[in-house]
Amino acid sequence: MALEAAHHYLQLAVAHGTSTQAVLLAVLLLLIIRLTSARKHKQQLPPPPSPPGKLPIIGHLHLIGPETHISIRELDAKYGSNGLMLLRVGATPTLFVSSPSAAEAVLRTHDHVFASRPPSMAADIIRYGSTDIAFAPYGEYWRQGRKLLTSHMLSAKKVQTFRHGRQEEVRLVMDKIRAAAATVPRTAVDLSELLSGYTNDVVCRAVLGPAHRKEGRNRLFSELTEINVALLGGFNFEDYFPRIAMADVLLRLVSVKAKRLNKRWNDVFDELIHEHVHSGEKDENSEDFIDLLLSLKEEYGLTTDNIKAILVDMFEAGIETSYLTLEYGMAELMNNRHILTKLQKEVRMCTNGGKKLDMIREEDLSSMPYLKATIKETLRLHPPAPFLLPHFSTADCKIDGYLIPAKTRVLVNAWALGRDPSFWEKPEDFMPERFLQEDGAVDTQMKGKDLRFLPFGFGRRICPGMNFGFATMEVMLANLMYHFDWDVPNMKEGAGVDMAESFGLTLRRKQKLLLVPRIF
Ligand code: HEM
Repeated sequence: MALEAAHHYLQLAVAHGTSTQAVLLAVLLLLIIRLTSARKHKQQLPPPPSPPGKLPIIGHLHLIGPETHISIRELDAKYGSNGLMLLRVGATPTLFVSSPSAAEAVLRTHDHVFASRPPSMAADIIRYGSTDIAFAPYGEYWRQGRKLLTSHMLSAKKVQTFRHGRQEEVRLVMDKIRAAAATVPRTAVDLSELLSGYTNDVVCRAVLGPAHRKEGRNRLFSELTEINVALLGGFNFEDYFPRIAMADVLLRLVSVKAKRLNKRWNDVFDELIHEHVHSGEKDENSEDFIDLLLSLKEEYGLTTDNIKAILVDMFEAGIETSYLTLEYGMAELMNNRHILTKLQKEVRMCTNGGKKLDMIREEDLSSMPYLKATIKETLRLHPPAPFLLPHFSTADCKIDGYLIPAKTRVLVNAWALGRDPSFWEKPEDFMPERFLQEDGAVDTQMKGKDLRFLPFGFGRRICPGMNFGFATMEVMLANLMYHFDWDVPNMKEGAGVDMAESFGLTLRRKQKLLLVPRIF
């Protein structure tokens, strides 16, 4: 009522040419009423529920166990409401999202409010002021960078142009496994090392071209990426206790580590950019990511530092995710031999008039829906980023009658969504069939439209590297199935591969995957 009266008075004042002071008074009145009513509205809405037992300084931190994805699922079952739960982790309010309807609210209905990333000092140093894509705050810079990725670097067409390189990398791994399989007595291969080396080399080749092995560059990038993940994936004190950290020596420690790491990335990027600037013209199909970024630099208004930041993303987002999925996939297949056999049968149907092929190529994969379903089932049970990347709200937002204030960190528990018994039949079982339609084709709806299956996230921040990731994983898994039979070394009756996990920014297996290959 008061608001309407103030509006009315303002209209009258303007219509009747009332004095400037009177108009100003009316505007002031309007502002005061608006502010008080906004505050009242805010006060009326409660925050999402939280568990009891919040302590001074650390908040709810003591309630979160080392396997964060599991403890959050348990806390949500007890204290959450429709998959929404607010924890205070140190000084930082963190909204945990654990149901498809809550994920829908955050990633679809109010996506524009939650599409930013929380500020992070380590990311700022390693990613040139967070001018990459993955950690860039929501805004025009991110929008342009994202367009560059989806239209040029990671488009389906560009990913296709890398297929010969991928094929070459698969062949090298197959040769190593074949050599190990030929030894007497048969010995185990370290599949973890082979698969992480493979995904590393596929990304290195895409970033810097076929000279990616020169002077051990591929190994250097593997080492640098590993340190990046450790620095950003661990518990970063300054993200949760900014005030304490500011005044503390800890901040300096993280900063020194991050700066040292940034210098190493910077030196190698300088060298590579110099080489690319001075190399001759290339045709569209043989351009690597550095060529592409240099050619689009002006169109997209990028600095050399922005280019380096985007390249860091390619290594960090592209290598570990595909490697972990391949490794978990193989481990699940070893523990579910009937699925391994079914998959081998599908892949081994591919012959040249009954004669075995020397390799499965990407063109052959279209006839392998079970292979694709196996990878999806692996991603359901073992999403490499169990909480996606952190989202961050840029305005107050109302969900389910709760108020989520601006500057809230938001973590979506994709791991829990993929195992929720209300939405999945026998959720703990490894059953690729659930991703097949009745006609046997793979269910494409599951790629992200369905908010119980979110290994790539959803909405504005959905992973732009999906095509690249699937292309990397499918051709490798097909060849592992085509050429070899597999055994677990020294396996006792009824035992299988150990699936224990360790939690960080990504979810890894604790043990290396050692398997004994037999040539088929
Ligand atoms: C199995 C493979 C992969 C999985 C499971 C995966 C998963 C994810 C997830 C969960 C996110 C965060 C989504 C969110 O914040 O809501 C993400 C973001 C991202 N991914 Fe992937 N990813 C994969 C492969 C790749 C590859 C191969 C690349 C590039 C070569 C890539 C590049 C990126 C980038 C740049 C972002 C940031 C997007 C943004 O913030 O706008 N990813 N990915």
